[in-house]
Amino acid sequence: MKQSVFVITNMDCPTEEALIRKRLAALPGVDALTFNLMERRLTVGHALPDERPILDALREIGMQARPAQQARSETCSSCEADRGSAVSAGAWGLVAASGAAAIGAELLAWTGASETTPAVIALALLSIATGGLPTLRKGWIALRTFTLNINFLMSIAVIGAMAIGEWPEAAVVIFLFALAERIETLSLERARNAIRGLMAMTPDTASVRLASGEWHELAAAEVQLGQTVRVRPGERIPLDGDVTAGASAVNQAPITGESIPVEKAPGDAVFAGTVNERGAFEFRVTAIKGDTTLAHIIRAVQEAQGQRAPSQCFIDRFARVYTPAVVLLAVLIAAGPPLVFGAPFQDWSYKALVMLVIACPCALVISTPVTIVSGLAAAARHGILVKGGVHLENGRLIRVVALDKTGTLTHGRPVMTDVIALAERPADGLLQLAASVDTHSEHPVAEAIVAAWHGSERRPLLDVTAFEALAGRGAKATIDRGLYHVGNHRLVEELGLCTPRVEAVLERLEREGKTAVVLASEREPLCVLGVADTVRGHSAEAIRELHALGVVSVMLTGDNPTTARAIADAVGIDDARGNLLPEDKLAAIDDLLARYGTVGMVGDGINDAPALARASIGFAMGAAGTDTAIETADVALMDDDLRKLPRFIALSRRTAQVLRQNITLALGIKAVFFALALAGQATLWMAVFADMGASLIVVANGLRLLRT
Ligand SMILES: Nc1ncnc2c1ncn2[C@@H]1O[C@H](COP(=O)(O)OP(=O)(O)OP(=O)(O)O)[C@@H](O)[C@H]1O
Ligand SMILES: [Zn+2]
Repeated sequence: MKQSVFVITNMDCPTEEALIRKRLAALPGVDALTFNLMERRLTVGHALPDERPILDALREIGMQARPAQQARSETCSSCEADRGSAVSAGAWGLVAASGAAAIGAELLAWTGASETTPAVIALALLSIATGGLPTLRKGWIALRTFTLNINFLMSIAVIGAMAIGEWPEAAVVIFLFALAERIETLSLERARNAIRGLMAMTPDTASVRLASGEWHELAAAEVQLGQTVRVRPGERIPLDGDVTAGASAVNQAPITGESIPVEKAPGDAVFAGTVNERGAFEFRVTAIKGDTTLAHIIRAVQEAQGQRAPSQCFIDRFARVYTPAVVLLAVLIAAGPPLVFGAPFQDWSYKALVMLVIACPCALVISTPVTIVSGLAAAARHGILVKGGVHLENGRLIRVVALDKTGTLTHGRPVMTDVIALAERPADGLLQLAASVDTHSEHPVAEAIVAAWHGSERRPLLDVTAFEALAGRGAKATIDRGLYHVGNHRLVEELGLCTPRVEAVLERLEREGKTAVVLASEREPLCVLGVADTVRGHSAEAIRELHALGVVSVMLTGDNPTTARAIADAVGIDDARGNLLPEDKLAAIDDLLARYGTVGMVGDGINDAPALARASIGFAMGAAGTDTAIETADVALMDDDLRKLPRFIALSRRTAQVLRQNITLALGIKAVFFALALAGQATLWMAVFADMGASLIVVANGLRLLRT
């Protein structure tokens, strides 16, 4: 089974998708087809020896296809799709000529000449020749492949109009259709550019230090991991890396959507595509071209576009029934009244033609992808990476958000504040014991204890054996043949070592919003250690914004309930649940799912992966630089600003609103013209106008999201 990717420059519309599906389905060896209309890409899964037969089949149905070269490794794979896609001056010229001839024919007919005089017919034919040949050709292909599509309907309408002697009408129809198609191409182009704009080109070259110590300008693609790159003021950063020398402020908007410059000093991470504002610095490369955070984002956005959102599937199914039904209806209208009642054949044929034009579901079908892509692009611009149209569509349903405490609402970098000895031993020695046990743990509390022991200079730790982390509780280890535990209240209770004294101390610290843990030997508790984390600056505002949107907030934490409540009060959270083991967090999500239906869960994406996966939509915070978070979450917030969460929900609601407006508009306009056509009040060119007008309105409406 092989995968071949093709770039098809004239594949814009779902019309072409249907045509291609039909043709390739008939090709033996072809298995799976994945369309990305916005990128004009087709991925074919097949068992053929080469791509020849596929290319031939595509050419046969008038598709200009060529194989895409290793699309995945390119930073801007969509760029190659555009060459020659914008509407050329020549194409505009032809449309203008077609328009002039059509209007000439109408005027001539209107000023008294019969609609079938040679001059009118000549002008109409000229108009059709300049504006209509592509449509007629596509209509012919559709007929040959038995595909009902807009081109087929238009061709029938035009040929039908000529057959019943409505020459000027035929010309105007073809001209309007050609004009609208060009405009539609331009609109889609704008949606495409929006995505590309966010891919803000990374520089092609990088200034790299050679072994000799000299600086040399190398192609960015040739730079290896671990090499040192220099960035001057005002330059874009070519690759991801860690700053090794110098300092500067970097505008990270292309990644995080936040344009306030971020200070960078040695040890800090920098990202490809971001802009170095002031100073010069050097960094060690941590991701090669094609593997940078920006490249991951671009890939994720492209894949998101390729997936079908639920409303799109619905519309596709709808169109599959709707178009044939209308064609059947048109046939009945053309043939029925004249045959049954002897009504004038010409009148009813005309009505049927109008019906056929109205039948095109193009507006309906095109509106969804444009809207979704605009929404995805708008989100990405704000540093919100949405991993599929589904999540953008479903975000509006979120009624409750579960938030992790440590690292999400707080900075997750706690500092030790208290050591309270319970045994007759020097506090310093007790801290050394606790730090020795915790030195093998990666828990933030453990890191705070170890950091407190070391202080400003490194101090010796005791030899530790048999270290073991105890999930949701703490850790244990053997030191000098004694077994020591460091952990929370639950742990000391389970060990049977808790005392009223311990509880009193724990309670006092917890009420201050601190996390308190106990160091215990095999026989007794030795000391209580207090650790304080700080609340993130934007947390309270983000919670306020969520509540303003009518979304309930729930905090889930493994920390004790008193501390949880203290932090929850500081940020304004309604419901704080403490003492949760990882499996309790999953149960809490299930409970919320049962009560509210759609649940969002925010975490750092690494420790909380199971809960994030269980929630309807999982949000990973601070995703820049952590590929796992970008890959696993449904929505990745590129920095630590929790306000991106209400922003996402608001954007999702606006997207849903636009989708609804578009479907109503498209169907409404059709309905009106259907009624007019039946009443004999709608002319052919009005029908074309209505159809393409509807398409243009919904596309423009969808593009509006880009400005939010
Ligand atoms: N290595 C450790 N050293 C000391 N205490 C620990 C250690 N690991 C866990 N604990 C204690 O157990 C508690 C629960 O830990 P757990 O990892 O389940 O939650 P958490 O990560 O602290 O909180 P959150 O759920 O908000 O992220 C911690 O709050 C801490 O008091
Ligand atoms: Zn107790």
